[in-house]
Amino acid sequence: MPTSSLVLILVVVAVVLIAALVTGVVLTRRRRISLTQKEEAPRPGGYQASSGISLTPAAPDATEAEAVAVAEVVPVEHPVADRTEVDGQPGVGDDASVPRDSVKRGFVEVDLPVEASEVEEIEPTSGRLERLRGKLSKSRNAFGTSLLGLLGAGDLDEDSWQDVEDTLLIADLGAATTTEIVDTLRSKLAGSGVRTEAEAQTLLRGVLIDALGPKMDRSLKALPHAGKPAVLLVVGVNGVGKTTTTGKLARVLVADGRTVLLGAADTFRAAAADQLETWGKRVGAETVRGPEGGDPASVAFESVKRGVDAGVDTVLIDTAGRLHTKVGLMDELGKVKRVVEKQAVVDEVLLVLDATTGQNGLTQARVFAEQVDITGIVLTKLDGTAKGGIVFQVQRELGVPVKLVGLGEGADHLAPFEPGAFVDALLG
Ligand SMILES: Nc1nc2c(ncn2[C@@H]2O[C@H](COP(=O)(O)OP(=O)(O)OP(=O)(O)O)[C@@H](O)[C@H]2O)c(=O)[nH]1
Repeated sequence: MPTSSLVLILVVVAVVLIAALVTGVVLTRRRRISLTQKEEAPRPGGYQASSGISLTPAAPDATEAEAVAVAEVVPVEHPVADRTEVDGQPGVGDDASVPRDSVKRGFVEVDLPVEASEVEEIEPTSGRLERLRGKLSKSRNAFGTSLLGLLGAGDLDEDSWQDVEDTLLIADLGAATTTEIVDTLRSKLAGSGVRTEAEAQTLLRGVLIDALGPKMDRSLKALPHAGKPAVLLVVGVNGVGKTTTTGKLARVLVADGRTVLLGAADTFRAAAADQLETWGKRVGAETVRGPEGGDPASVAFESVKRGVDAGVDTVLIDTAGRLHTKVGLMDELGKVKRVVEKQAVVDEVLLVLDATTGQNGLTQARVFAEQVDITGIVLTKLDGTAKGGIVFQVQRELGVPVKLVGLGEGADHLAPFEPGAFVDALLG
């Protein structure tokens, strides 16, 4: 082989070797792990999941907080004697047994989750009166059907007008409302040419709705304000349906996304507190109760205090069923209200009346109205009576709107009172 060829081969081999050496050095540098400290983002109070859900721990009490804080700052000592290595350097398996840089985790007591209560599904509140209109069938038969029959017959003689009047009185509309409605009907029918039942229905519908004060404010003042819960007192005599109404009302509020606390201020009947507590459990609401025979005002006070502390939206207080003849008990209702007012505004005093008791219910209403400012009426058991006309009379007597009606024993058989829907149910 000529010398020039040998030199050329040696040069090529040298170039290849140099190239391989340079590439090796570069790759080794690139693969080296960078051990610079990663800048930690400031940590918020709790763990931030990437989805943006903030999972914060419940605030521990003072002792637990101190224990956790101490556990986190005291470095763990690992005496040389305990170490698997002898020269202060890491040994095989050392990290696996006692991580050198870890902090010792203390024992922290945590609350066990509260036993899951079976919170029920609640029927939507809108359109309830329409859905429950069948429950007013007794009143419809006695009131709507016969009235429409009379008016649709055409020109009415005096006897027919007397029948219209009797029908209204039997349905419990009361003398004053009956006279007013008959007078209005007579003047509107005169010369109006009403000949059919459908025409009579349209006319009657308008007159009845007008008599129900459609412009009255029937909203329930049950939302929190000024950082405090709304407070509602539920009052009425024994057995009218106060506890049931309070329970049904809690469901209405919970269905609307509100948090509710129930106060069992009916300390005269032990079963009333149990009954209320059961209603509460069904919607996941707490019930504050006192000893049997205890001071109702004190339970009411505690309920509102607890409601304020717990930050609930609404406190519903079920008061004792008291007889209006027992003056002492009526005084106590005033005391309940005054005591509650030391902590929060009483937003509503709802008087519960049993629609089946007729004139007696009205007498009760007058006595209650004298004692406390009633802001709304709940007329219960309208499903069990043909005397739905009591709604007209009660409102007229007290000048207070009927805000809710009870239409059955079912948990969701409480409907907002709407004059139009109510009249349609009576006439439809
Ligand atoms: N049919 C029907 N029954 C109702 C209605 N509201 C309540 N009731 C029933 O009336 C009865 C008495 O109801 P309660 O809620 O215990 O009455 P209360 O006023 O709290 O009675 P006290 O605690 O004794 O003062 C119960 O059987 C209820 O189921 C309603 O709208 N319709």
